Amino acid sequence: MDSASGHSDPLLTVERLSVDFDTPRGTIHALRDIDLEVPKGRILGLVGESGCGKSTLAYSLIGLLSGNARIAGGAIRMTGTDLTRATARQWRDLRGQRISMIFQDPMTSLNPVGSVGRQMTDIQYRDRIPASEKRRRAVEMLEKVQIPDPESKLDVYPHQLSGGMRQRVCIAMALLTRPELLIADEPTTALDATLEVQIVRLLQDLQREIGCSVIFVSHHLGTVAELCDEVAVMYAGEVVETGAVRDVFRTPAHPYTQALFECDPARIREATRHLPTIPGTLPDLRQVPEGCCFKARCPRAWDLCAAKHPPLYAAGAGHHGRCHLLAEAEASA
Ligand SMILES: Nc1ncnc2c1ncn2[C@@H]1O[C@H](COP(=O)(O)OP(=O)(O)OP(=O)(O)O)[C@@H](O)[C@H]1O
Repeated sequence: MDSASGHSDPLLTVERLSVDFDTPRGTIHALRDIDLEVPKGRILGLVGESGCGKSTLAYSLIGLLSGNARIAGGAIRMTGTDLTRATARQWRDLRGQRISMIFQDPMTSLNPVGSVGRQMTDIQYRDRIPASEKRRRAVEMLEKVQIPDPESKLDVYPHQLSGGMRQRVCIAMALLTRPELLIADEPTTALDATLEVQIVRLLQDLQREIGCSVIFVSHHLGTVAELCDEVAVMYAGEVVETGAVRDVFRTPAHPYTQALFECDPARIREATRHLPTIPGTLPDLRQVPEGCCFKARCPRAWDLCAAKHPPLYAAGAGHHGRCHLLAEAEASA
């Protein structure tokens, strides 16, 4: 397999994963032959335009794909187990215990009619410890996510909290079971810029403390540059570039990544809420084009790009790009 991160000891390895969605208007090939390594104890950013498959990949890794989704091929390996073959029962054991997720909208994971304390103790149902100890752990975790007066917050309901506080509760719940992998799917999109910075810092601190791996899905290049160690750039259901954040941001290898950065007015540092648009549109994923899927929008495309689908070529140590230009560069080096 093409190494996606260059790390020898990944927590989770995605091998040639393909996911289809069956719809009345045809089959959408949303993910095609995804190869990715999630390094142990590090933060991997997943970036790309809306519709490129970030959420589909994230949901595949926690077994929460929608009913019309089908894993069309490949494997997701985590310590010897292929998660694509996990039974509903195995998923129940994995979820919340080894793999947790925080969503864009905190209300996706919070029960509106349950108090914060109730939800935070319920999530510890596997632990054979007294209820008082579960409450103590909940308070400790609320303290960690910097919720003021945590003891009193156990009795409140989600609607009594602000958006930022709700997301902190979700982070606290997701980390309460000390998972090995935390998937954060655009967790700051619904928050204003100041809160976004606070939440990102918090995630960074907690990740260091707990030592879990994190997959951080984001539209926001600046946040990824600040928070993540590694990055995978997705386009039209494929991973088109992977590597250490410093390498990919300094010397993007794929014309799509270059275009993303070029039309980002913030150019890494300043806060932007959404990726600016690149001329053209994503291809129709019901009829995936031959050759390179970015060719119609690529200023550097030539004949080969229409004829041959590019594999992931090395662009440097632990840095890969799915572009024929890299093979040309290699050949002339
Ligand atoms: N349940 C579904 N049924 C049919 N098609 C779907 C479904 N979920 C996603 N898709 C399609 O799969 C493709 C990938 O979507 P996905 O939501 O994973 O992209 P994304 O990069 O996460 O986008 P965003 O940033 O807007 O969340 C898109 O073409 C989308 O329309």
